[in-house]
Formats: sequence, C-alpha cells, structure tokens
Amino acid sequence: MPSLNQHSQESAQIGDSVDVSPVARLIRWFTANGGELSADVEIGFDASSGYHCRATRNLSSPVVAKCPLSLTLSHLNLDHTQSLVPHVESPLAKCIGRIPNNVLTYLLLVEQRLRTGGSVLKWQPYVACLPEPSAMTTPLWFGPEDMQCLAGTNLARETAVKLDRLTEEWNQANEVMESLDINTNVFSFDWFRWAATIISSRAFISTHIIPDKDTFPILFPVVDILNHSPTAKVEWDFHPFQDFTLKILNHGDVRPGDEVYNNYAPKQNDELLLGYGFCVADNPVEQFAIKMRLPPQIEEAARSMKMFEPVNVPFGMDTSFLAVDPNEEPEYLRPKGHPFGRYENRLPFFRAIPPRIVHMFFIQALMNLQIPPGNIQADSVPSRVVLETLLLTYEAIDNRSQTLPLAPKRQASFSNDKQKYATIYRDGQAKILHSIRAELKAVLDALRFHDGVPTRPVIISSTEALTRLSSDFPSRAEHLQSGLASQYGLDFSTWARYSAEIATLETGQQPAELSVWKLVLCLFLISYEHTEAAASPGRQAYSDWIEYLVEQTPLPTTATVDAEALEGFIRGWEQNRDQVERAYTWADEVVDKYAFPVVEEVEGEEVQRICMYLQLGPGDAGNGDWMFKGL
Ligand SMILES: C[S@@+](CC[C@H](N)C(=O)[O-])C[C@H]1O[C@@H](n2cnc3c(N)ncnc32)[C@H](O)[C@@H]1O
Repeated sequence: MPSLNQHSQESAQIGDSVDVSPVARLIRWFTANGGELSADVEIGFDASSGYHCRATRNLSSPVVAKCPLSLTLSHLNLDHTQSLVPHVESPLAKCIGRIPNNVLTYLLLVEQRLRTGGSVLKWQPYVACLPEPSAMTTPLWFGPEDMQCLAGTNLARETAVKLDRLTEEWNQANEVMESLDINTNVFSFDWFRWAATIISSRAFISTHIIPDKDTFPILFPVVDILNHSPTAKVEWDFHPFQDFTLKILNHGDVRPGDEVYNNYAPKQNDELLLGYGFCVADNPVEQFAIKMRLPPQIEEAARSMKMFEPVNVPFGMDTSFLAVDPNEEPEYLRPKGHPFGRYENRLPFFRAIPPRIVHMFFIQALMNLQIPPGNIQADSVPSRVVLETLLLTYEAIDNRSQTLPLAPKRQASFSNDKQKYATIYRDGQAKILHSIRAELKAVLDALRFHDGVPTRPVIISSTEALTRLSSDFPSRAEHLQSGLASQYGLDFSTWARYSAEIATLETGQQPAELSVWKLVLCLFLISYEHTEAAASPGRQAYSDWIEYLVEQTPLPTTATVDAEALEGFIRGWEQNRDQVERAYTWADEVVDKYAFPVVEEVEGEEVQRICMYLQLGPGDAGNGDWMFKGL
C-alpha cells in the first residue's frame, strides 16, 4: 500500500482515475478538505478487523488524525437553518424535526451509500470505505446458528429488544416520509439496519464538538478508522465548533508496523458486541449485568415500612442506589480483582453483589423470617437474617448460573467472526457468574457442620440432628428411626446411607427431610425441656438453640395436629398428648419458617439437603461478623 502522506500531497478530485484504491481516494478527499493524517501511518485492510491504521515508521508526533467539523456527517447537514456544518440538498431535509435526529442520520447515510435520493454525494469517498452489510458482525446480523452462541446470556434478549426498537423506528420514519411524498423504496430495512450499525460502531457523541446542542451521533471520517484496544493511551482533543484530533499519548512506544489503536473507553463485551460487533478476550472491565426487582406488593409493603430509607440499608453499604431509578441502569455483579473495585460491604462475601440487590434480598429475608423491620438495626443485623439474605442471594445466582453453564472445552476454530466474538462474550459472562456463585457457596460450605460440638453458629442437616438425638436420647431416637424406616423405607445402617436416601426422597412433592425435621425438633423440644441430666457441650449447644427458637417462635396455645398420627415416631405420646401436639405444631411452624435447602456432596453425588441454622442461643444474635471470621 502506498504511504498516505504521498496521497495527502496529491490534489484531491473525486471520481478521477479508476485505478486509485478506495482508501487512497478517501485520504485525498479528506486531506483536500481540511483533514490531516499523520505521514507516519497508513491505512490497511484485513478480513477480521476491516480497515485499520498502522505505523509505517516511528511516530514523530502524537497526532494521528484530525477531522474538521465541516467533514462530519450527521442529521445537522440536512438542517438548512444552521451554519455549523455544510448543508446537503436532500428530500430528507423536509423531515427535520419530524423524525428523530439519529434516525435521520441513518437515512442520510443510506442515501449517500446508495447514491440516491437526489442528495449531493458529499461523503462518497468516505462512504465507499465503510463496511458492507455482509461484513457486519453485531447480533443484529446474527443468523439462528450465531444466536445459539448467545443462549443464556443477557444479550440474547437485548438483541431482540434492539431489533424491535429498530423496526419501530424504521416503520415510523417510513410513515413520515410517505406523508411528505418522499420515495421510501430505497430505505429497505436491511439498509436501515446497516446505517444503524455504522452509527453504533463508529459515531461519536456531538457534545464535545457542538456543546450548545442536545447530544446526537456524529461521524468523523478517517478518525473513525482506528480499531479499539483497551490498553491504548489516547487523547480525544476536541476544539468546539472546529475539529477533533486523535492523539496517541505514548506515541514514542509505537514501532514501525504496529497497529495504531484508538481506545473507545472501557467497554464491556456486551456493549462491544451489540454496538461494534467484536469482543475483547479476557476483557478486564467485564461484569455481569443483573436486573432483579422485588414483587410489586412486597416492594410496596417495604416502602411503607420505610425500608428504602438510608438508615435501613444494612452492612455499611453505599446508599446512593436509593436515589436511582432501578429501571434506568442495570446493576452489575463484579468479579474479584475488578478494576472498578468491588462494592462496599462489611460482609466480604457480599462485595461482588450490587447494594440494591443485597438490600432487596435483605428485605425479602425479613419478610420470610417474619421479622418486622423496626426490630432490626441496619448496623447490627442478626446472623439469622444475614444467613437468609445470603441464602436468597445464592439461590438467585445459582438459578441464573444454571441457565448459563460454564463453557465446555472448545475447539479454537469458529465458522465465522460472529460466533467467535459471541463465544468470547458468552464464556466470559459464565466465568464471572460461576465465580461469584462459587464465592457464595464457599461461605455456605464453611458454615456447614458435620461432626463434633458446634462452637459457632452452623448449618446442620437432619443427619446431624438425628446423631445428636441418638446420643442424648437413644431410646427416643431408636423409636423415631424405626418409624422412619417403616414409613419411608429409610436405611439407617450408616449415617451416610441415611443422608443419601433422605436427600432424594419426596413426600407429597416435598422433600421428606422436611417431615424428619419436624419430628426431630418436636422431640428435641419435649426432651430437653424435661431433662435434668447434666448437659454435655453438644447437648448444651442444641438445647440453647431450641430455647432460642422458642424465644423467636413461641409455643402455640392450640395444636393443629392429632398426636395419634405421631404414634409410630414419638414414644409416650399418650401420657403427654397435649404437650406433644403443641410441640409438633410449633416444630411445623419453625421448619416452615426457617428450613432451607443446601447443596452438598453425599457419596460422590451433589444432592440437596434441607438444613437448619443452629444458633448458639440468644447471645449469638449479633451482627453477623462471625460469618466471615476465619473463612
Ligand atoms: C470505528 S470502526 C474501526 C474501523 C473499522 N475496522 C473499519 O473497517 O471501518 C469500529 C469497527 O472496527 C472493528 N474493530 C474495532 N476494534 C476491533 C478489535 N479490537 N477487534 C476486532 N474488530 C475491531 C469492529 O468491526 C468495529 O465495529
């Protein structure tokens, strides 16, 4: 390719000799009309990144390209009432004020590209170097197979939304043009989509060059030919109402042959893919967009209880989200080591999660546990509430991560760039989501307790509770186990067997472990209350816990169960009929309120256990700090 400075010195006449390449014509047109391009670079082309800029020798100055306002392309060129940029004659001028400015720019671009509509072909050399529809790689151009690469990602939905919006804009523009007797045949949806993609992938915002008007998209020929690198050090030097210069700040580091990059600002891969049609592998600013709202009635109730006041935002979180409409901006999950830092939170395991989402699950936790918000101080949240908030957050992230599994091992080759970039984006998103799921899971795993005497609040399954019952009240435990064995066919030959079986057993479409828990808690209550025996540390921990649960959920005055139904499981019910009935009714309520599922590995398989949170009595109602100590 000839060096561009040679071209820049040639006289610029559009439409001259046919053997001049489109790039050479572009540069001649550009420089003849006030544009500047460094003599140390050339414009090259390759199939994967299209036109790009490359150093032919060491850069003698930071300036790579400078585009005057007079060469820009935007709807403003159609507006004959202004004198900031040259006017073009076009029927589209009639549409000013009747079609949105960005849409008018699409239409003007199509006119220029198709050399039609009677408009002066002012930007012909520029438009001739714009990528063809066949080169477009944003999801607006994805076929069904390409879309499959986006399955489970946020972009799968956003692409459909964007296409709908574009179709709507196209329909409305056609209506206006028809009403003004403008021939609309030329503005097919495909060309309209092409122009919209050109704008999203290379337009700048007008604010810096025309600060006194509302922002609109504006094209700066040639400056827009540089590709993006997230590490490029550049300056966008705008002189209002005059020109825009792109400078390379570390121009001394650029070697002959190096590609010279712009930096389109830190952008995540969803924005890059949707707007530009490419992605950055291992993009350092990548986050995971997440949109969650409380059900409207719960949100309403929470609002009336002043839960959206800053004093009711727990864990030392930043409260600024309260002033932002949740529909305006998405929230992002941030992986460890993210360059923007993570979210302020006294509890480290919540630092990946946006405060709005943690607050939302905090509200949900209070509702689930039936704790009136007035009883909670945001700076000293009981650990049971912390745990419930964590469980709800984990459940939501876990559910989402099941719709976006971690990437399988892939072959390095793809059938096209769309699939290559979609896969980079998709895999990066899955990686973030699963890493945050794993962080939360690690906290839950660390709280899970299997053997010995709990010395801190722990999560226990019915296996640990039954073990404790066996050691403290062997004959009651034996009776219960034989009842469970005959009712459910459970095998108690080893605890591992029991765990494996109970995890997969259902009764009435509910996990059978819920029923076991109700019986065990009922037995704990009637046994500990009436036992004088000196407590072992293990027994003490459990009996303190039961005492605490009774404090939280007092015994009912009337029962909802008939003790006879418990005959096979609870010994001596005849003598203590009323007591057993009330204890079981209590246990039923406690389990409904507090039991939760936890995934664990039993005999090499991941299974779901129903667990309870064993607090060490009222003294442990503290602020949840223990949850991360020593983790
Ligand atoms: C502002 S234009 C840059 C010029 C463009 N290469 C061309 O052929 O006209 C932005 C487009 O360039 C391509 N591009 C920019 N940076 C890229 C990169 N780092 N990797 C792959 N393609 C890139 C994408 O197609 C994007 O939509």
